Amino acid sequence: MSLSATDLAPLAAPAAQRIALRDVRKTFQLKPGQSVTLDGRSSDRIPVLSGVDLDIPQGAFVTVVGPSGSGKSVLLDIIAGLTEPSGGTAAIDGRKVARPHPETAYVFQQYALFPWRTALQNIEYPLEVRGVGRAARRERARHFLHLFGLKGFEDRYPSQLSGGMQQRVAIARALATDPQVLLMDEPFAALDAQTRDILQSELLRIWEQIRTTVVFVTHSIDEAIFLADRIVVMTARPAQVKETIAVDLPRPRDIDIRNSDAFNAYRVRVWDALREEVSKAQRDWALAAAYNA
Ligand SMILES: Nc1ncnc2c1ncn2[C@@H]1O[C@H](COP(=O)(O)OP(=O)(O)OP(=O)(O)O)[C@@H](O)[C@H]1O
Repeated sequence: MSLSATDLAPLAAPAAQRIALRDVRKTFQLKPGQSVTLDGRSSDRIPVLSGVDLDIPQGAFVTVVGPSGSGKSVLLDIIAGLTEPSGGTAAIDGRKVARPHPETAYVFQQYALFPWRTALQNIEYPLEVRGVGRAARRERARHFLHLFGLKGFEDRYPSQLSGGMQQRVAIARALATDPQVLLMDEPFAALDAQTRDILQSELLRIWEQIRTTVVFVTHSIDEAIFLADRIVVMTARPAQVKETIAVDLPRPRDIDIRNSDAFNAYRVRVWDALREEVSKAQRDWALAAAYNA
């Protein structure tokens, strides 16, 4: 599928944005009666982030990996303005994030589509909210639907689409608003391996043309390497950035790049950074059990 620059013309002039996190901390106060055991002591507070510093330049594709429960989703929520940090600041374009921003789009693991709207109407929705006229929003929605290979599925409802198709609609909906920042929280985790591979390639193909800033959380080391300009490795909870690894693989990337020696070297490097943190998080399972009880 070929695209011209005008096909992907932004709705507004792009700003020189970047994401800056400074000493971002987050501690949750548990509900009355709930407690966790931390370092052998009972506590009604759970520290999740303990001073995250991170700079993400405009147009970068950053993936975030870290042990389960290390606060990756909480970090995205803070960048999205959905959760307030307990300390430190998150800023986009030098402006502190205080609430959800219309220029930031979020794609979740579960597709979060409106079941009563068709695929096309789902993609149209955020444009409708922004006051884009009916004809213009329909055209733009159709364009993004086609971009994700869903021509002919315009009038299908989410329940009539496979998981992979639903996630294509969700990403198309996010990108149709021309977001300055796209946050993706394990968007392909619920998909089968083949669909996941295809969607990674589709996402890259489209991102390479629009170059919006992406922060993508994943549990898959291969996915993290394949997509990223740089990989942020988080420590076990309470999390900080352990290491940032620049991925110097050529673009555009083909799925076969995973068989290369260079790719394998990144696999080893990322796992080296993660291994100790995963072990620490596993020792923390007692906490999870106590917390979930
Ligand atoms: N609203 C909340 N109240 C209390 N604790 C919370 C809240 N939201 C998240 N947490 C806790 O914060 C910790 C980090 O959660 P988060 O979902 O960000 O981890 P994660 O790294 O995304 O995990 P996973 O990789 O398993 O998805 C977890 O222990 C979770 O239980």
